Amino acid sequence: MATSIEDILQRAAPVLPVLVVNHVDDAQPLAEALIAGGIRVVEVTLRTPAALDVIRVMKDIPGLTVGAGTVVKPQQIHRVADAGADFAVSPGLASDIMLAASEWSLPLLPGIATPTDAMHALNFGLRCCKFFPAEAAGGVKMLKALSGPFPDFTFCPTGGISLANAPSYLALPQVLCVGGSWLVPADKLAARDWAGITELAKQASSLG
Ligand SMILES: O=C(O)C(=O)C[C@H](O)[C@H](O)COP(=O)(O)O
Repeated sequence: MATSIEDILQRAAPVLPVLVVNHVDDAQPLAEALIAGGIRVVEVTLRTPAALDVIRVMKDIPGLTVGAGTVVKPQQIHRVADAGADFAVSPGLASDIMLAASEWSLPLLPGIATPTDAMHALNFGLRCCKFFPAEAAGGVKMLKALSGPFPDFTFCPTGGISLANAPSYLALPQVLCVGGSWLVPADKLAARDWAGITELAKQASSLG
């Protein structure tokens, strides 16, 4: 799916769930539980051996846009593109990953946390980034400060975001959506508590 990362984040709004899935058998029911709660875009982190298979299952679910998260090496770009990911998310900003994503025409959401990072992103023509780790890197105050020198940047703040603090980020015009793992807690996923996950997704979706 060749579309811009801005379009993908706008589709995700208000919340992009960050998923850590250990069992490929959970991919379909988890996606369905999230869709029932109003979620349209997910980020499957490459933190588990099952992640690429989870992406392969989820990308065939109608109405769901699937990203690959925790991309930390350039070689992972072709693996996630091969698995059918619609976009890739990286916790930081690395030239080799940005080049690989551009070679594979894969929309990329790189993480930035400082003005220097924003300048590197600009050099690559990128103006839409993850703000990571949002809370630890200065939260809403830092995002507002970054928007002074970089007024046309847009963000998906991620890292320490919860139902409680999400509204303060979503109120900023430069925030397209927020990301977070709180919608799919490890204990609810382990218990295959699909109804509980739908409930958390509904609460998150209603932030928009
Ligand atoms: O794995 C990645 O690609 C990351 O960059 C980090 C994740 O987005 C955050 O770890 C999610 O943060 P929490 O919502 O606080 O759990």
